[in-house]
Amino acid sequence: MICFPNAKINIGLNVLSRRTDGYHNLETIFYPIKINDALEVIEAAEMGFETSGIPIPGYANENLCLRAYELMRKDFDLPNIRIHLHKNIPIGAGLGGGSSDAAFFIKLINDKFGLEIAKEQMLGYCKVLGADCSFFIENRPVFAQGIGDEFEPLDIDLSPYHLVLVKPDVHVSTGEAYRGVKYSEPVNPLKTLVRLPVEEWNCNIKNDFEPHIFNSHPQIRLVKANLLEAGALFALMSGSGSSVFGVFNEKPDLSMMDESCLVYSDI
Ligand SMILES: C[C@@](CO)(OP(=O)(O)O)[C@H](O)COP(=O)(O)OP(=O)(O)OC[C@H]1O[C@@H](n2ccc(N)nc2=O)[C@H](O)[C@@H]1O
Ligand SMILES: Nc1ncnc2c1ncn2[C@@H]1O[C@H](COP(=O)(O)OP(=O)(O)O)[C@@H](O)[C@H]1O
Repeated sequence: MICFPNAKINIGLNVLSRRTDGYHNLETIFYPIKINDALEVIEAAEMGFETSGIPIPGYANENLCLRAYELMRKDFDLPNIRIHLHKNIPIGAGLGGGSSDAAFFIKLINDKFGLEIAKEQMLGYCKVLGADCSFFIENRPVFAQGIGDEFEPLDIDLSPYHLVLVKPDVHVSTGEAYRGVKYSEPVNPLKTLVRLPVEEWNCNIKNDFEPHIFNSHPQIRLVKANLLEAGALFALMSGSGSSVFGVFNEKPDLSMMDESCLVYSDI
C-alpha cells in the first residue's frame, strides 16, 4: 500500500512563551501544500527500511516512520514490514516533512491492517513523535496553539493565488530556530490578522523566527526580498526555515533567484 505525505507551510508564527518542559507555546496557521513524499509498506519476512530521493540526515533506525511502528507495535500485534520512503520534501526547510511521513505512516498502517484506530489514539502517537506531527492526521488548514498541537479548523483557501516556495541551499534545524527566538505576546492575534485581505498580510503577519534566522543565514533574507520584488502580495519564511513562500496574483518571473535555490510553483 502506498501514500503520498505532503508538506505544510506556516502562515504566520508567533512564539508566545517558553514552557517549563523546554518547549514553547506558539500560535500559527498550518496550511497543507502540494509537495509530496511517497511512502510504501509491504508485508515481509523481516523488517526493512529503505529510502531514495533526497538523503535523510541521521540514522535510518531513528526515522520517524520506524519510531511510529515501534509505538504501534506496543498496542497491536503487527507483522514485519518493508518500508520504502521516497524523499522529495526538502529537509530542514520548515515544511514538516518528517512529521508528515510519520502521520501518514500511522494512517497507512491503520488502513493496511484494518486496525480501526480512533483519531484520538493516532493523535496520541503523533504527540510522542513531534510537535507538528498531529496536524497531518486531518491535514487541513488550521489555527494551531499550544506547542503546535491544539487545532481549530480555519476556513482559508489560497487556491485562487499562485503559491510559490523557494528553498535556498541552507539547512535550519528546529532546535536552532527555537534557541535564538525572542518571544512575546502579539498585539493582534493571528486569528484576527488572517482575516485581512492578503495584500495587507505583509505589514501584519510575521514569523518570529525570521529576525535571527535571517541574521545567521542572509541567503534566506535575500530569497524573501526576491519574492517581494517579483510581485508577491505576501512572502514569509515557513516555520523554522529555510524555505520561504510567496503568494502571487499571477505566475511570477523568478529568474533572479540564485541557481542554488529550489523553486516549487503552484503548490
Ligand atoms: C517550528 C515548527 C513550526 O511549525 O515546525 P518546522 O518549521 O520545524 O517544521 C514546529 O514548531 C516544530 O515542530 P517539530 O519539528 O514537530 O518539533 P519537535 O521535533 O517536537 O521538537 C524539536 C525541538 O524544537 C523545540 N520546540 C518544538 C516545538 C515547540 N512548540 N517548542 C519548541 O521549543 C524543542 O527544543 C524540541 O526539542
Ligand atoms: N521521514 C523523515 N523525513 C525527514 N526527516 C526525518 C525523517 N525522520 C526523521 N527525520 C529527521 O528529522 C529532521 C527534521 O526533518 P524535517 O521534518 O524534514 O524538517 P523540518 O523540521 O524543517 O520540517 C531531519 O534532519 C532528520 O534527521
